[in-house]
Amino acid sequence: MHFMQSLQTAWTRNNSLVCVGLDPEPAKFPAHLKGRPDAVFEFCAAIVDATADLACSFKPQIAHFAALRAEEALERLIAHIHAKHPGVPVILDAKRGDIGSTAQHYVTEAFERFGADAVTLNPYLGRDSAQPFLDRADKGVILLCHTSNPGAADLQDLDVGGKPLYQHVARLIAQEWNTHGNCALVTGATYPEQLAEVRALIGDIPLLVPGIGAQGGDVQAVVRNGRTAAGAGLMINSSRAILYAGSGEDFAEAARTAALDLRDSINHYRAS
Ligand SMILES: O=c1ccn([C@@H]2O[C@H](COP(=O)(O)O)[C@@H](O)[C@H]2O)c(=O)[nH]1
Repeated sequence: MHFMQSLQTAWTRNNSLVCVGLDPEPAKFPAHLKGRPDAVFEFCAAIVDATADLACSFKPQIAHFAALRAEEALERLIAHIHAKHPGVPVILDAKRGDIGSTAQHYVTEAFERFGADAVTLNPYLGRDSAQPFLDRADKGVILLCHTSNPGAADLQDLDVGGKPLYQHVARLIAQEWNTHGNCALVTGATYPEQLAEVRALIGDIPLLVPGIGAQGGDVQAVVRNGRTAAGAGLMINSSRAILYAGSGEDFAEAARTAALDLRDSINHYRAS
């Protein structure tokens, strides 16, 4: 199924705008998993199985796996999600961006090697760097627009012809790059005013919103400023606050409770 169809289905079926982030950090794993040879896969698969019915998507961050030489575990994890929880799309958070010939290899990496349904991209190199991804109409292309980190304003808020750069990015992608309807944008939860500005510029294009939980973003402001008229259009990501909600043998149950609380909180504000 195409990414956008899977996302739409998962939003509805699971009544959820929660994107569960998969950022393994072995130092934070529960004691019974530490030192096990396949701990990264076992930890992440347990989180996935405990939260799949509460999520609209999963978002593994590739650096968390690559730094551990655990790319093979990531391949198996994504295959596990597709096999056990079909219909919940997987976003590979890789923030790729390079000249076209190299970008083609990143396409193969994300969609053939890892089997992801969508990938995050940095649009800074321009249209030709994104084109090999945009051409994959069946896959989601999620471009950084206004990120959640403290330094986001250094470049993204620069005045370019009377408008901040991130607004040019939003307009360009919505009006010119999204010819196959497979684009989404990243807008951080920690900048709710910019989130509202982006939503006003892009219509119903989905937004991936990191920055809830560990980074302190406000759920109510995100939902109020980012939802579409239909009350959806958001993939609100939480990684550490779900993954490490517990530290004992019941870590997956604790993660489920954290994901459930976030889903219910989001839905409370969706309805109001
Ligand atoms: O602007 C951005 C873009 C991506 N991220 C990624 O999202 C998660 C956030 O993790 P938390 O533990 O929920 O803070 C992480 O993988 C980042 O690399 C982001 O935070 N901001």
